[in-house]
This record gives sequence, structure tokens and C-alpha cells, in this order.
Amino acid sequence: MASSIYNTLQHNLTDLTSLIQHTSTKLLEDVRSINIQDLSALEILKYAALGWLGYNAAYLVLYVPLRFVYRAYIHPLSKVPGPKFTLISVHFTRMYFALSGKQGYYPFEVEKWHKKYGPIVRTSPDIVHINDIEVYNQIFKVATKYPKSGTLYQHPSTRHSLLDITDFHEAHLRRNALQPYFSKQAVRKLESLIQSKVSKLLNRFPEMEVIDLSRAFRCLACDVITTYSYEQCFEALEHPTFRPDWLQAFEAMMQSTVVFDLFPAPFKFFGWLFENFLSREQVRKISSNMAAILDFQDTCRQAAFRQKARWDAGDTEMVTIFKQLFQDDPKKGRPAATKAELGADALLTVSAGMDTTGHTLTLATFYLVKNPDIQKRLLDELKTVMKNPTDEVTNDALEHLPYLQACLKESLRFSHGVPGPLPRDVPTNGANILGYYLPPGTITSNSHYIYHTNPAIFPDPLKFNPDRWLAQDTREQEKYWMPFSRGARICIGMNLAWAELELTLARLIRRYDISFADGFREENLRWRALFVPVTDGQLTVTMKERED
Ligand code: HEM
Repeated sequence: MASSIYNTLQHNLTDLTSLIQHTSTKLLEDVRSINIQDLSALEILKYAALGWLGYNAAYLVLYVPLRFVYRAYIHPLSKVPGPKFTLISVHFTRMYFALSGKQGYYPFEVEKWHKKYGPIVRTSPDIVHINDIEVYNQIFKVATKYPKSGTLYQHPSTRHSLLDITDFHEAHLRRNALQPYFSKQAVRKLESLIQSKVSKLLNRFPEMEVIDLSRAFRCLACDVITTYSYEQCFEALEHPTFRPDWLQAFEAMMQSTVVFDLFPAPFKFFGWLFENFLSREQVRKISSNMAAILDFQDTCRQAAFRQKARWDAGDTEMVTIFKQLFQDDPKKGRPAATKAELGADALLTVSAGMDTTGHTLTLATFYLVKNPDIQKRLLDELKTVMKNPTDEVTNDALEHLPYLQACLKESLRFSHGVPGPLPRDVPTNGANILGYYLPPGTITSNSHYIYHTNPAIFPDPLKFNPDRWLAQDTREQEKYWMPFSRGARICIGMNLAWAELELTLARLIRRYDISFADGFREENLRWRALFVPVTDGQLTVTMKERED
């Protein structure tokens, strides 16, 4: 039925198009009959302005309302419920969110829409949002038919990287080349590297009065991933206040997604212009943030390029996650990564590995300080494997501590990884979902935030409650818990992240008695979804060494 309406409409649209073509050809002929040499410059300007106004008036008065009617009542998705104003245009909806101060609060808004309209909501002319775990699992499975949607994964900073690849085969080959370095076995070999960075972090605290933990944790994750990725530790943990320039640049890069969302084309154009035609000093004069972002990108890319140059010169003894990308793999049919791809992945792994891990550690510490009884239970458990406050401990030992594991799971439930919308394209032959036919060209979106706070699965969902993970049967909760996503595009750094989370949280809580700093407010950690969760402020604390 839906497809027959669609076909009829396509025919009508074809007729309409030829009518418009015919009328505009006629108009053009009339305009050509005017002898332009007879007109003064002022008259030419007047005609141009009138033409422009006429075009916009026709667009607003005729085309936009007609298109709205089509989208709302005739389009194949017209039966899918949802707020009608989002059908005016994608740009209009984005502007609405920006002007009403809701930009980045999209997951919260969509959550309300699901309550009103049900498990499937049309959130744009061609986009539906889903809140149904069986459908999520169908979209996010290993042999999925739903590729990443190219229309929404295209921030210039991740162009050419693994994150942006939409083609299944290409993504599979790129992931295959990186994955061996992130297996559980490979990560176990990194334990001494992680331990050394955690020691460095913990040893810095006594010299500091107030500690910005949000940034300190990001510095830790950054030093681990840069050392592992390209043997060049960024030494972020050396910075006196854990605020190196490039971290501020990274924060600016995340904020820039707000502008990118609203004005993608000018954003890309200026990015390209700044990068290719202006000296860094000129860019710095225009925007110090933009210059710092470009500096950070260059540092990551150059580090990988230096290793590639060594590799090409025959010096293959190095620690890097890019080794397989340096060369082609004829058996699998994978060519060596281009310079653009290598540079993009060099930036991606640092960005992806630093912010998510830092955010999760921040939330874990926040909830433990806020809930002293939970912290006390964790501390008692940690004492069983760490006799003294400054003792080191292995991942193997920590893996067997149920309360620590429960605290980490609960922290990841709050941190969401990527909260949403996680857009995926409907397969080329369409899909039937929750009783609706979705034609090809439709984009599905899902929100980890909405699954992680489903009150039917996680009662009192905004309460930090590690005990929920210690229940007899947690299968249903596990089903709704996906901070690393699932399936073919699951987080590649999951094992590394888990190892860092365990070692850092265990050693921090065992060694320090932590309090919120004066002036810290819970609202600092209120977040917006700018691809990853970005908080309004930082977690600031003071610390005292424990005596026993
Ligand atoms: C607590 C820490 C982490 C969380 C919660 C997390 C979460 C996620 C999620 C949800 C995705 C899927 C994004 C999407 O489909 O759009 C993802 C992808 C990815 N993550 Fe992580 N991540 C974490 C740490 C790391 C680390 C340490 C690395 C280190 C390299 C990493 C590298 C990546 C990469 C490369 C991708 C893209 C994979 C692809 O597109 O195929 N992540 N991560």
C-alpha cells in the first residue's frame, strides 16, 4: 500500500517537474528578450533583487508548505508518529533546538517524544528514532544490514578515519588491521604501561590543593593511548594543572560540533581554508581555538607519519597500533592506508580513547564521593587485594572483585559512551520495523542514554546503585547496557578502556580520601550530547592520603 502511494506520488512529481521545466524555459526566453544593454546598472540590480526576492517568496509561500503537506500526509513515513514541526526541514529543527537553548539536549527531548508517541518516533522527514531493544539488537548486530549513515558521520576532524567509514567491507578490513592491538591479550601486555601512568597521576596529587579530576583523567588516558599508538607520550600528566593547550583545543573541537551541526557547509569550507591556505599564525590571530585544534591534529598525524617513514626505511622495530595499516594485505585485499586515512586514524584513536575513558572515571569518582556508604563497601573490598594504600594491583586480581565490577558497570551506565543518536541507514530494500515500512533512504537512530535509563529495567534509573548488578539474574539489565555499542561497529578500544578504568579507580580509592572542592556544584556535571557527553563544568576535588 505504502509503496503504491509512493509510486503514484513519484509519477505526479515527475509531471510536476516537467511542468516547472517547461514554465521556466518559457520565462527564460522572455527574460532573454530583454536587451540588457538598454538597462542601467541600477535597473539590473533592481531586477536581480526582485528575482531573488521572488524566488525566496515562492520557496517560502509555495514550496515549503507543499513540501510540508507531502511530508506530513503522503510521504511513506507519514504514518510514523512524531512531532509535526520537525517535518518542516532538518535545518529548521536544528535551528529550533539552538534558539531554544536545547542544542545537545536532543536525547532528553527524544525521550519525551518516545513517552508521548511510543517506541518509534519520526524525528525528521527521513529519520526515525527507535526505543526498542530487539530492534536495536537487529540494527547493531555483527552481520547487520544497516550501515552507518554517511549523512551524519562527517565532522571534518574524523574524515577518512575508521569512525566515518560506512561501507561494511571497508570498515571490516580497517578494523581487522587495528583489532589485534586491542584484544584482551594485547591489552594485558600493556599493564605495566598503564600502571606507570596511574602511579604518575596519583603521585601528582599531594602537591596540588584543588584537583581538576575531569581533566586529570583525560590526561592519564591520553598518555596511555599516545604512548601505545605511536611511541610518543604527550606527557599530559606533566602539566601543572592538567590543562595542556591541546586538551583545551580538544574541548573546543567538541564544542565546535554545535556550529557544525547548524552550518555544516560553511564550517567545512572555513576548516579547509584555515588548514590549507593560511599560516598557523594567521589562523591564531583569527581564532586561537581553531589554531590549537589544528596544532593538536598535526601533532597526532605527524607522530604516525614519522613512524610510517621509519617503517618505509626498513626500521620495523616499533610499538604502534598502525603497523598493519602501513602495508597492504594482498590476501585480504586491503591496500595500505593512504596518508589521509593514517592521519585521521591517528587523531581518532587519541580522541576516542581519551574523552570517553576520562568521562567514565570522572563519573565513577563523583558518585563514590557522593555516596560514602558505597565508597566504604568498595574500599573494604579493595583492601582484600591491596594491603597498603599505595600498593599496586593487577587487572587479574581486580577482575574478581564483584563490587568493583558493579561500580564500574554502573558508572558506564551513567556515562553512556556515545549517548545518541547513532544513525544507521535502512538497507537498500527497505525494512519493516515495529509495524511500519521504512523505505530505503530512511535513517534509524537510537540513544544509549534512553536504554540506560529505562525505569522498567533499571528502577530509580538516576540513582547510582551498584547493587543492581549483583542481583541473582542480571540478564535483562545486560541486554539494555551497551556503553561500548554492539555488533560490527562495537568500540575497538573496549578492553583497553576496561583495564584503565579498573586500575585507576581501584588504586585511587585505595590510596586517597577524596572530598568535593569548595565551589564544586553537582550541576557542573550536567551534560549535553555533542557526539560524546560534554559536561558544563569539571569535577574538582581535594584529597588526603589514607593512613591504612
Ligand atoms: C569508557 C571508554 C569508552 C567508551 C564508553 C567507548 C564507547 C564507544 C562507542 C559507543 C563507540 C561506537 C560509536 C558509534 O558507533 O558511533 C565507540 C567506537 C570507537 N571507539 Fe570507543 N569507547 C571507549 C574507549 C575507547 C578507547 C580507549 C579507544 C582506543 C583506541 C576507543 C576507540 C574507538 C574507535 C576507534 C571507535 C570506532 C569504531 C568503528 O567505527 O568501527 N574507544 N566507542
